[in-house]
Amino acid sequence: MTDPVYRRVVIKLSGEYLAGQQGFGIDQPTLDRVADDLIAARQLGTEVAVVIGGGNIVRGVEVSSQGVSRTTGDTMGMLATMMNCLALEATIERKGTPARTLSAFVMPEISELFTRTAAHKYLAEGRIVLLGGGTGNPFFTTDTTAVLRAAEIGAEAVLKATNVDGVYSADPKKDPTATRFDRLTHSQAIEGGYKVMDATAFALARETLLPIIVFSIAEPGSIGAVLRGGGHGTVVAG
Ligand SMILES: Nc1ncnc2c1ncn2[C@@H]1O[C@H](COP(=O)(O)OP(=O)(O)OP(=O)(O)O)[C@@H](O)[C@H]1O
Ligand SMILES: O=c1ccn([C@@H]2O[C@H](COP(=O)(O)O)[C@@H](O)[C@H]2O)c(=O)[nH]1
Repeated sequence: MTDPVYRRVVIKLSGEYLAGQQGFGIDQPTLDRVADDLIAARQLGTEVAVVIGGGNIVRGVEVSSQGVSRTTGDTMGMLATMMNCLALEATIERKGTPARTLSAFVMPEISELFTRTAAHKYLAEGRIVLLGGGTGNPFFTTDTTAVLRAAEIGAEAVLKATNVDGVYSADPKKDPTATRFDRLTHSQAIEGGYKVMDATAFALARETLLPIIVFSIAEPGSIGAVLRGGGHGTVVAG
């Protein structure tokens, strides 16, 4: 089997995907399948940290349009990512692989606070480390969180495991004529305004020289394929 090309990565896992066919919340069979992929990826030898989105439960912008403030909505969204982390942690551990959730918020009864030291310690122990609570600040996204945490913990790449198999010239779910890019620079991704990730995430990745690989999580084994330097997706890099 080919060795992995990365020593340490942050995987941005789509929250939305975890809802499965039910469209909301956590579909346990979907979570089980994703957990299997993450465990197989860890077994390749790469240190794996995971940031999960919250789109299967709450997005701040959406709830704030219905009557709560944006900051409250965003806080709800960040707490939603914690719920996803706890569900994934329990699922990974049930399968016999150690995991650990670290939170951006102080919530000692539930999770240890994220620090670089704690993340390094648990990664070195071979655990899959789940990073919950976003950045801990409103007005950001978990895409930006993934890039931020990757820079903080010295990861070599951000793997965006999502509902689409790369960055397209337009949203492929809305425009059937959209074409997929194999490769883009960070600047091209920002200037193109491609909504698969927010511009803040691309800008921070450009500044911190972090490659981002956008690919579909729907394909079993896709994480491992990307870790071995292959797979089907878009590479956003220098
Ligand atoms: N130019 C584009 N190329 C690819 N996907 C795009 C583009 N523009 C918009 N999208 C949409 O972006 C979505 C993926 O990003 P989004 O942040 O919505 O999901 P996610 O990160 O997977 O979910 P979550 O926020 O729950 O983690 C795709 O489902 C796709 O429809
Ligand atoms: O740093 C952050 C990260 C996230 N949020 C809020 O959480 C939701 C869910 O995250 P997604 O990236 O959209 O999946 C997001 O919509 C924000 O409301 C945040 O405020 N700060």
